[in-house]
Amino acid sequence: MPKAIAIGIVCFAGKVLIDRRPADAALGGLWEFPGGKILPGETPEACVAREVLEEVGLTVTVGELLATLEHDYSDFVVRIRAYLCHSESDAARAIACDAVEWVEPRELDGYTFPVANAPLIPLIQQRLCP
Ligand SMILES: Nc1nc2c([nH]c(=O)n2[C@H]2C[C@H](O)[C@@H](COP(=O)(O)OP(=O)(O)OP(=O)(O)O)O2)c(=O)[nH]1
Ligand SMILES: [Mg+2]
Repeated sequence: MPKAIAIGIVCFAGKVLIDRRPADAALGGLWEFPGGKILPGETPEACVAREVLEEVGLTVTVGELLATLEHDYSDFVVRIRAYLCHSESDAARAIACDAVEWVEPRELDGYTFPVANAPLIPLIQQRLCP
């Protein structure tokens, strides 16, 4: 059974929010989109809203599903649902991560993400700056 994960592609003023995973966590030090494990009985959309609030302190509107990614990390498999989200503020804080940054979609190429995210980056770029 894959681990069911939901993440938010949080947009504000044409930029996208990324955060850096804690150094001591799995995939530590890599950049990611805020999100995490879907709890029993939780919808993916509710998971995204909860995780974004817990990890970076932003209340967001969860929009459309942009992509579903599956990846085998060899010790476990993830199925990641990535939702476009809208924020009314850029006041993100590094609560459950090491750092947060707002970046232009084209700048995402300069950050190292978990390998599962590879197909997602061009989709975000096409979608947010066609
Ligand atoms: N949040 C997030 N997780 C990602 C991304 N890419 C990727 O491969 N993952 C993987 C890493 C983890 O195995 C899993 C998400 O788990 P997580 O560590 O964020 O889970 P969580 O927030 O529920 O935290 P915890 O309960 O494990 O402390 O998905 C991404 O862009 N964002
Ligand atoms: Mg997380």
